[in-house]
Amino acid sequence: ILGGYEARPHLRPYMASLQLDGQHVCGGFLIAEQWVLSAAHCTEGTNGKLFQVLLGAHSLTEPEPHKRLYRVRAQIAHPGSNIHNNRDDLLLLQLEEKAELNAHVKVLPFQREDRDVEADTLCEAAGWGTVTHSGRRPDKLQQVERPVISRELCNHRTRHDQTITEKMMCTDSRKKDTCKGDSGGPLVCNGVAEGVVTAGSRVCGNYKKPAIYTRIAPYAAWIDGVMASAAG
Ligand SMILES: CC(C)CC(=O)Nc1cccc(-c2cccc(CN)c2)c1
Repeated sequence: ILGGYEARPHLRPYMASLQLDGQHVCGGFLIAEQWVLSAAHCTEGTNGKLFQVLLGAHSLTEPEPHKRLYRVRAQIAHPGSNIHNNRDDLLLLQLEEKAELNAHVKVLPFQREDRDVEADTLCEAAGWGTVTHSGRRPDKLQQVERPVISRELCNHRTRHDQTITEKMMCTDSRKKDTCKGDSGGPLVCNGVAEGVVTAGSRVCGNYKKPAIYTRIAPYAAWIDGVMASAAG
């Protein structure tokens, strides 16, 4: 997160850190006791290795009560996702077992009504992604508040030039922005997850390249279907 600040510990008990060999790679969030939603592009370069999912954390390194690393039973990328564009950039992770829910580990509801969030709505993104242009990684969860911008503005020739589909949304990226390692985290508007951070043009903090999110509502049926079909 660029231009943000340290989150109040455990005020976002749905936040997940997707890790490989103890290293934070991407964000994610708990959508059900045994399911985390993240971004498919986070699997880039992992050549099929499964993530481990850290729940209940504020610091990535310090011991904290209720902080726990879960193994992943299955990772399901949306069939339409690919590395060439940001389309269908969703990843479902089934945990090896149901997460133990408590004050520090909670499910975040996602939007099921397929209607655009109004431009200028203030939403929040959080993550352990880089906090400087030079790529410094934080130990503690960061957050930033960003206004939604219209798809029309986001699709302008000087911005993302007609690549933003009706299954994506954008927020202003002037100075304050999501960045590398924040992918997969939720965009929370009025307490509901409306989007999932995607990498877009992989630049951060440049107002000409607004932040892009996969809208969740259009994928509610896919998410429900995967969770139902894998139910133990
Ligand atoms: C395997 C993945 C971690 C590879 C990857 O995502 N790289 C990467 C590099 C630079 C910026 C970003 C990035 C992410 C989220 C939002 C934004 C822009 N708001 C940029 C993402």
